[in-house]
Amino acid sequence: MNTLRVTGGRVLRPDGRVTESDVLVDRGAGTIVAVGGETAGANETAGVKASESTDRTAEADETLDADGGLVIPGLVNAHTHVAMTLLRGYADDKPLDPWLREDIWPAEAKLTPEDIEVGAELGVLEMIRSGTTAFADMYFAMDRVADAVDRAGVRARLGHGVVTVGKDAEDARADVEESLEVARQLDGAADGRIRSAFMPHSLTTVSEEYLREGVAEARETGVPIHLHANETTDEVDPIVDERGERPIAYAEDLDALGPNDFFAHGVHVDDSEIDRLADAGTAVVHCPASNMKLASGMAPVQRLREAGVTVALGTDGAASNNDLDVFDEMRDAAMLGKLAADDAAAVPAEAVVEMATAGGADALGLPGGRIEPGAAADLAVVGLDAPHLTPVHDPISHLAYAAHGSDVRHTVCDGEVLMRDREVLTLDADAVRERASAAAADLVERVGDGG
Ligand SMILES: CSC[C@H]1O[C@@H](n2cnc3c(O)ncnc32)[C@H](O)[C@@H]1O
Ligand SMILES: [Zn+2]
Repeated sequence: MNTLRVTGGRVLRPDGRVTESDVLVDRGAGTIVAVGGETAGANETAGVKASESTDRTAEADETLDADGGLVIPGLVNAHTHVAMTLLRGYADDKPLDPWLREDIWPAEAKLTPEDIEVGAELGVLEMIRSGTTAFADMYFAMDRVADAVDRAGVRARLGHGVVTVGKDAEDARADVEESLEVARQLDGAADGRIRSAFMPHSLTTVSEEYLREGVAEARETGVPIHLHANETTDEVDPIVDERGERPIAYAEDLDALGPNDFFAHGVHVDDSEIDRLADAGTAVVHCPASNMKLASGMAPVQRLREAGVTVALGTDGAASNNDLDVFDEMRDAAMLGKLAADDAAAVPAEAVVEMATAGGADALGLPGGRIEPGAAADLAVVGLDAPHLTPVHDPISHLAYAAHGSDVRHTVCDGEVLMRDREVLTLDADAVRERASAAAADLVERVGDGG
């Protein structure tokens, strides 16, 4: 077996315990074979003895020093538009609708597939540097996003975002078909690290006939559905006015509310909708920074979790956040969750850490999210020796309230070291930054020219 040993750290276990353990990884299989003395049954027959995993001096093909650090599951960014890094800081301080219509959509109309690939590389670079190993992405030119994911070594669930409003029937149908075709083409790419989904933008930007057709085909194809739902009252009210039912009931009526589906935002959901989501097993991706910046509202995260809904965390795009650091999302989710519930005990540190790890992996239906024998070897090592993390009364508190993405020392996905001692090994960080700056400058010029 070709092994990687993460040595000398404390490990965040799925039950919330923190133990002083080494983590032994099978690099070929991309899985964790042992955590301290604990091995998966199958791994013992594959030749991993308990002594091999507990002996901190035992040889491994590669080692990662986690001394003084905390080994955590790789973080999951469960909703983003990764290439929007090119539009970071391009348009701020507006609510969703005018922001999209006046600024973002006109700029996106000028994006080339090359721009999207460069923007995706920049976003993935930022995510690896902040300990994120998996993400969900809704955008255009998804083959280019997939190329960036493949090269960088992370995992992703990818889909082409469909918008049909304002399009004639031919263009609208072509957009739906493209989303389904992209889902079929990309599922299983990058040695299985890429999975796909059918991704209508929202229940208001895709009209009913196309939603019905697309969802039915997605069900036949067996890919999940991901869309923006209940983000603003401007989006909820027209559905209620026109249909006499709330958006989540409409989604159910469309057969778009299934156990593998995951909806972004879920800000303006009432109790009946929370119950529907819980009964259906549909996950909600909470995007607190985007919701605050666009003044969309406060999602009822505590109530969603109490009802049994799987809640994950997402940054949304870098133009409404304005970074892709899931540590920020953990802190924002905890803070905003307390405000929304008017209760300082609501959405505690353990909850947001769970949402950013196991909750994210479960919502996306991707491996990872837990450090345990048999699980995917997706992990990050967070240094705990910085002044802002001293003293360490409770490492989980630090993850939620004090740590930043820049505290991540190493990042591993699928058993491959993607970042060692803050050097990203799979991407050339300087070249990516240069290409992205140039592409963003050209884009802004094209938008200004109208050309
Ligand atoms: C059709 S591809 C995805 C589409 O979504 C836009 N977008 C970015 N952030 C948000 C948001 O918070 N709500 C709704 N839509 C958003 C993005 O710019 C793309 O056009
Ligand atoms: Zn979004």
